[in-house]
Amino acid sequence: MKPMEHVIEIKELKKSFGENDVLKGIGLNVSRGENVVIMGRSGEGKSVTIKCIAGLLTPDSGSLKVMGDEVKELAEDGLKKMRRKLGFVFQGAALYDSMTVRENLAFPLKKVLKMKDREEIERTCREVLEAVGLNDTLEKLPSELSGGMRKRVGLARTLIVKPEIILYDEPTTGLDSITSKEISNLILEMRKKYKTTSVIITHDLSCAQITGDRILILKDGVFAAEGTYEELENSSDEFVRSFFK
Ligand SMILES: Nc1ncnc2c1ncn2[C@@H]1O[C@H](COP(=O)(O)OP(=O)(O)OP(=O)(O)O)[C@@H](O)[C@H]1O
Repeated sequence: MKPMEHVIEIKELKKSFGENDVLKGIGLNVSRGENVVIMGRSGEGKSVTIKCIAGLLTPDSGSLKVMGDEVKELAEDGLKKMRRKLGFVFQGAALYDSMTVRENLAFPLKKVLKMKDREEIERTCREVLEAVGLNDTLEKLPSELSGGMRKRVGLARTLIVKPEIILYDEPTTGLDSITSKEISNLILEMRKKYKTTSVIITHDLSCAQITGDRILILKDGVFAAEGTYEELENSSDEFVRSFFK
């Protein structure tokens, strides 16, 4: 494997909704194993960017390659294969409320990986729960868990199918600062353990600092700044610095 292989390559990507030009030609390369954080004011198009990467939105023009494949050229089958390599962690952990933690975790195993063996399913559920630091919650319903625990289960459910790329949309929103730091550290640990590449949208400075190898700031439809947390925090551009106060 080439050390600097780009698992995501975006060039001149544009996306509008009617008159609303949201992405005006963004470019981004993400290397295998890298954690890239996207920041920006509300409504700048951060979610639109990762939805394009995930193939949930179709860009109007430009190039978007995931694992070397130009997404717009993929037929239904290729798109399905690509989506299996991608995982999402959405804002509200998006668990099925009427299902226990075990059922929530078993669901993608059965549906996506077509796993049938009950013992293998049980073992895999237990392994991934242990990886996110949650033992003894298999029988619980999401409503019986704290917000931080639900986020962990949400992460476990994404990790269970072993995606190569994980897209996080505000993984720490709504958590107190200690729990938020725990989740950010967990994102780092999971990269080590599962060797994932991540794109993380966050407004949370500690999350950006802990998880981001590189941070990009989306402004007026393009990436206006890029660098490490420390570089951007000390930027000569006042707008860029204003994110880090
Ligand atoms: N499916 C859609 N149809 C029409 N407009 C959309 C759609 N999705 C997003 N938009 C518009 O695109 C713009 C960017 O939205 P997006 O959700 O990407 O912002 P964001 O940067 O993620 O904001 P936030 O930080 O508040 O989550 C907004 O003006 C939004 O109204």
